[in-house]
Amino acid sequence: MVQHYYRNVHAVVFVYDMTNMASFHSLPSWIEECKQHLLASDIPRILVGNKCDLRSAIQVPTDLAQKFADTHSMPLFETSAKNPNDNDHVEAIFMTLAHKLKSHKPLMLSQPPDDGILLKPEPKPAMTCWC
Ligand SMILES: Nc1nc2c(ncn2[C@@H]2O[C@H](COP(=O)(O)OP(=O)(O)OP(=O)(O)O)[C@@H](O)[C@H]2O)c(=O)[nH]1
Repeated sequence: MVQHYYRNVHAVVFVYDMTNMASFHSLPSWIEECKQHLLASDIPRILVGNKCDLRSAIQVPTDLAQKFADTHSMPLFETSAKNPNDNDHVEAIFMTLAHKLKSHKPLMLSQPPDDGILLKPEPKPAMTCWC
């Protein structure tokens, strides 16, 4: 993928199609591509199986996906972008990611300590223009 997609990346969502085993099998190459672009290995990453509403067409069993997620230290979510009543809601998945990002944010030393060390979150960066 084009180099600039990997600039200023703070989190990665790997999505596969639960009804398409080939999409699941392509995950290692996406993970490798992230490594090649020097994305820090500790940035929040999650694995999402989409189209869980198509029950009779599922090709990727949950236990297989869970093993893969465990191997790569990622939480697994199974969802349907089409049917909001199915399994994990897309909003809930992104809320989880937002929480992970918040707790991942590095802390920096703020004041010289007198009787302790005060840590505060890094100041927010200036707005970035994505155009
Ligand atoms: N049943 C179902 N269909 C979905 C879901 N998500 C996407 N689709 C359908 O899958 C088709 C492709 O969706 P796109 O958003 O174009 O995704 P894509 O990655 O470009 O294409 P695919 O690889 O074909 O899934 C569309 O017809 C969507 O309506 C889902 O969760 N459930």
